[in-house]
Amino acid sequence: MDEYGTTGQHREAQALPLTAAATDGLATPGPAVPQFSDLVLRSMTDAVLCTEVRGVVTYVNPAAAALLGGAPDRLIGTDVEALSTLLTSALDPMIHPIKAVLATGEATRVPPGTVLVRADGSEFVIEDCSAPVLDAAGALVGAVMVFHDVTQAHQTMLQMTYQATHDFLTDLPNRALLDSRLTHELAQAARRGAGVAVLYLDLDNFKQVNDSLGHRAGDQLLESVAARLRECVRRTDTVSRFGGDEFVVVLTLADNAAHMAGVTAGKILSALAVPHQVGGEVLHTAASIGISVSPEDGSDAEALVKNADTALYLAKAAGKNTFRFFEPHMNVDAVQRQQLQNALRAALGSGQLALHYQPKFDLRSGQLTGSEALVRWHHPTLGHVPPARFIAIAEDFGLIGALGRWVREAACAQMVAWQRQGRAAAHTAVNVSAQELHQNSFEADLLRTLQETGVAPERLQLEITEGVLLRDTDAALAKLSRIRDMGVRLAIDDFGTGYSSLSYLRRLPVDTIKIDQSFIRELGRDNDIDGAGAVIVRAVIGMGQSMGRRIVAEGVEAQAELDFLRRQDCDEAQGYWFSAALPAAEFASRYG
Ligand SMILES: Nc1nc2c(ncn2[C@@H]2O[C@@H]3COP(=O)(O)O[C@H]4[C@@H](O)[C@H](n5cnc6c(=O)[nH]c(N)nc65)O[C@@H]4COP(=O)(O)O[C@H]3[C@H]2O)c(=O)[nH]1
Repeated sequence: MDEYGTTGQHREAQALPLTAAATDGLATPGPAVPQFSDLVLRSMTDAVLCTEVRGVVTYVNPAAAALLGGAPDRLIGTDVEALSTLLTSALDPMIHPIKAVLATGEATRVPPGTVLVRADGSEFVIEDCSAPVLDAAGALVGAVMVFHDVTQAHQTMLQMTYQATHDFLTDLPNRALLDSRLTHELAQAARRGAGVAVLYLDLDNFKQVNDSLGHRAGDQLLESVAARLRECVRRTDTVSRFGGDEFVVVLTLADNAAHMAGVTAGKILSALAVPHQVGGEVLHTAASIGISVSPEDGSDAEALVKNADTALYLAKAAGKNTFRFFEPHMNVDAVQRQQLQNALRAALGSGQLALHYQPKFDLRSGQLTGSEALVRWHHPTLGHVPPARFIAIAEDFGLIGALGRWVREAACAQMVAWQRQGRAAAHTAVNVSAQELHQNSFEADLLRTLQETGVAPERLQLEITEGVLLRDTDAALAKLSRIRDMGVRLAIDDFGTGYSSLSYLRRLPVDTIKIDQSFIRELGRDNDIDGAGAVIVRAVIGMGQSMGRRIVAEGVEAQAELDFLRRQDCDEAQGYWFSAALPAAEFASRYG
């Protein structure tokens, strides 16, 4: 026997016809050819191992000896199973391929990821094909195994698979892996009669963190959220990140699935409410969660995720920092919202939008002081869509920036047109939504509109709802001060609904306070001067004027309301009593 175990016994085995392992000279007996085969076998990087019919090793080439970790003479004559164990990719023991070939007489290949554990315990991932060896009469006399080490390639493949299925920032499974795990969980749960819950979570103030503190802080907040989510669920549940500030959690629940999903959602909201340490700062965050539960809300991954997303929208609409379960009627709403969003996107560039102007009057002189521009959308098939509906859609779907810009440009262009027609240079007020004001580009956009249209800044007024100002106070105040410094006038809209304190009001760089129309409504037609509405209206007028602000009452509908406001020395008013908002041409012909 030489160093590689090429004994006479082996030469005998080589001389046997091989049906599947090779087609070279090994199959052909003759003195010159085995020598050539031997040369080939010795120089091959593939490992080759032959056994006789019971599985005792009769030949190993140098590559096989190296891979199995032993001198060939120690390997020859040993049962093949004593040299190594083979495990599946899940690391379960599997039948040795040589033994499988000898049992069935059929050639075989091991599945990808098969691990070969050699006698000293070291492991390799191998690719292998094994085939029977037959004698001239076709009888099974042994088996041959050709295999090689693919550990490196396998690890690269595993790494690539990991990267393709995990979020790089939080290391959580991504959408693709969540889909596949959810599909798997649903199949398992259906067999056991268990439920699967999908929790779709979205942070309520993430954009503000990103905008005000930068992306690095945003990333750290997401990492902190991911860690808290992991702590709230069992190891068998899946927490995934869908991108941005959206996370999806899959819970497998034995019984009372909906109840348990609600309990977990509550736990998550409490965990996320604990302040996060981000860089040197303490950040507060809250989340909204939509929940769907199988089988009631869907039996496949796509339906459950979609329905949880729909419920999430409802949770956000309910005031955020809360959770909502999916209900079938929600779908109709979601579809309508989606359609409206598409239609609004198209409307922005197609002339379906218009501004109507509601006049405002000085209550002492009766003179027109200006107008409030209110956006109108007439859709060819949907008809008139109320602004309260489509502005919320624009905010939710990221269209509010474009819509607000359009409104300001149209209002400024109209002021220029009226001025050219020789009309009085009254001011025009436009509404600014919370989200617009928080956008980084807001100030630059505003300045550009003023410069491009040539409108004097003092003629434009921005109406900002009180609630918007209360949130994110310092940043909002600084931004408003800069806008005020440009010369643009500012008004607090819907005043009285946001619980502003007096000292806060004093800090606000606004010229005008608009009393919310709900208080005007409460004045009552009977002019109850001691009613709640009257008390508030009197207080706002007195307080506002003492701070040098101009007070405008909105939503005046009745003579009695107007009389009361005049008696309280309110500065200005607008409302249906004077006129509803009118198309530009009509406004000009009435008040020009
Ligand atoms: N009951 C009653 N209502 C009166 C009376 N006088 C005026 N109104 C209505 O009250 C709303 C006043 O506007 P808002 O408080 O800023 O409330 C506005 C504002 O928050 C928003 N909005 C309208 N246009 C725009 C816009 O261009 N941009 C933004 N961001 N929001 C807008 O939509 C809301 C609703 O707008 P509209 O439907 O046009 O409704 C307008 C107006 O038509 C009255 O005497 N009685």
